[in-house]
Amino acid sequence: MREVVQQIFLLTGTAVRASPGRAAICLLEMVGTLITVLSPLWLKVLVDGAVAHDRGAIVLAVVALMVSAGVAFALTLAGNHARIGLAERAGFEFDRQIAELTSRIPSLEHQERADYLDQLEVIREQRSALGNALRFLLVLVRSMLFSVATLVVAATVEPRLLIVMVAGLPALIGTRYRYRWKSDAEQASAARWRLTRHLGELVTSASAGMELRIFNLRGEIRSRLRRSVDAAGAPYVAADRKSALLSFAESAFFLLVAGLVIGWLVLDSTPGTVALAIAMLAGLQSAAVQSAWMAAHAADSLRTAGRLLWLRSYAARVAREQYAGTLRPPTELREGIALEGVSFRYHGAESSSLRDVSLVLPAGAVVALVGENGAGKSTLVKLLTGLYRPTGGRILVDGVDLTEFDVEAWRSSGSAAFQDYAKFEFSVRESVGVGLLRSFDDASAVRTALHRAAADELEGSLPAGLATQLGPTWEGGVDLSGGQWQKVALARALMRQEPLLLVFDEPTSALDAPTEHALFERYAAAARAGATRGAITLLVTHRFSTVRVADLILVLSDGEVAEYGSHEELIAAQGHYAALYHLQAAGYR
Ligand SMILES: Nc1ncnc2c1ncn2[C@@H]1O[C@H](COP(=O)(O)OP(=O)(O)OP(=O)(O)O)[C@@H](O)[C@H]1O
Repeated sequence: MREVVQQIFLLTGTAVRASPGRAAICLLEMVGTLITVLSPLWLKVLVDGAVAHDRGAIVLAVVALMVSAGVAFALTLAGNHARIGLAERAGFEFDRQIAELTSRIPSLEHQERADYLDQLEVIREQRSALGNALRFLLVLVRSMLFSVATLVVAATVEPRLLIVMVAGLPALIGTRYRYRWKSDAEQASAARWRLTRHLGELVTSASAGMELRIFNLRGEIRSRLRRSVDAAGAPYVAADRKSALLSFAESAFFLLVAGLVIGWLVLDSTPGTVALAIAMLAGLQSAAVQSAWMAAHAADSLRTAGRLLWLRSYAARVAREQYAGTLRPPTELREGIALEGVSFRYHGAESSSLRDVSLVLPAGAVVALVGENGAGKSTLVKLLTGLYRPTGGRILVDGVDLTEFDVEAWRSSGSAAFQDYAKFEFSVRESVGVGLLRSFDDASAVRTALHRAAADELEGSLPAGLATQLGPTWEGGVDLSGGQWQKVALARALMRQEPLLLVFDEPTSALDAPTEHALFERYAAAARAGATRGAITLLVTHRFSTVRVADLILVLSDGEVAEYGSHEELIAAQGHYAALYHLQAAGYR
């Protein structure tokens, strides 16, 4: 119950904040249209007046009926307009909240964990229910108030009409079942909708388009898409079918009881009372249908609000439990970064991706991180950049636990470039400039970063230089080659001139080996020149020609440290590294 109250507060509070004026008009409409509750009473006065030839009663009843219909009509018109505007504004506000909450969470877990992704998928799918929530709730309350008021009016005239209340009970009880069926269907469909969206992106995206054509996969993906849509819709169809059957049974019961009550009234009541009973029952019936509809929609909104509240509390929990640090990171490193028994296991994974890793990345060092695919290199990078917290052990920066630092400040003090870089489809200047927001618009800083990424020629090769829009789907936009996109991402990372921890997680895989080697040699030289601040450079690469530029080489194997030392030491040790090095060297000969 507490949760439902919180959900209602979230929905109504957000809608009222999004557009207070429109929310007030909607409320006025709801209260105003309640005057139509009295219509059956005026009808009774009219019929009894006509039977008794009472002209005064007839005029009074006709005027009252016209006034209440006119007021209700005017309010409904104003309300319709306000509701559409309110739904739009509240919808934007919820979209903003969802985007902000998702992007504010410092960890990556919610974007990689299947069950969290399913929750986010349902929120995304159902978010239109959030914008319309106030409308659903208001109409639901109005229909219920209308039903209660109708019964009160009727009871004052003819107590036997209260028996009709009994007829509404099954519908009330059925609402619980309908809610549960729909909620289960949403949960069961979430992963299937995600798959559908993924397949939809495959058939529409240009990058997948090449392989779909080369491998003649378009028919296969289309038929998977059809199956996936059917599978995703199936739980909803089943839930709707059960709900429809239940509604049919409820309506049949209502009509049966209502028919019996009217039959009883016909035996011993005035024509006016019978007219009142029929009008009231018709009103009740339509209020019941409307209530059922609105209850279903309001339930959708409440469930989605519940998921949004879950996202809020998840974000707060992550911030509280994993990212509560407030310390400013040091401006220079004296000792370096020490890993003490660091382990990490992804949620739901059968084994750990890192196991008991203990070593020191000394201040001022250039460290290369090598290992086979799946050895745990990127996972280690995620831990060092604070994207995940170790599930065991700790990471110390000059003796201070990494979790003690304010995570945003820690990330601002470093920089990173990844193999799976983001393609910011902005102008070239912005796409690079976002690496350092305060120099976002500084063309000369962007040119320096491009120079450091060995991409000086890029500006001259583009139609509008740094102002060129990236992304061929935008007006005047151009696409870049894989290597050029990587250089833009690299330049972005190099906007920060003196990062304390500079991570290159295979950001140059699209470049040829000599270019990568030359680049890293340059960074290593720059890092050594600036080593007075103790900055650490971490290079993740599969190319052993690049590895040689590092002071220290860390070899990971199946999540564990296999070897750690200088190139000369590891060659002399004749171990894993030496074997891989000689193998690649032989390949280049
Ligand atoms: N988000 C994730 N959820 C579950 N398991 C993951 C996730 N990311 C990586 N793993 C698993 O963790 C292990 C280490 O992966 P990681 O990406 O760190 O390897 P890597 O050394 O960087 O590999 P590569 O050289 O191919 O980039 C792998 O077994 C991988 O399947």
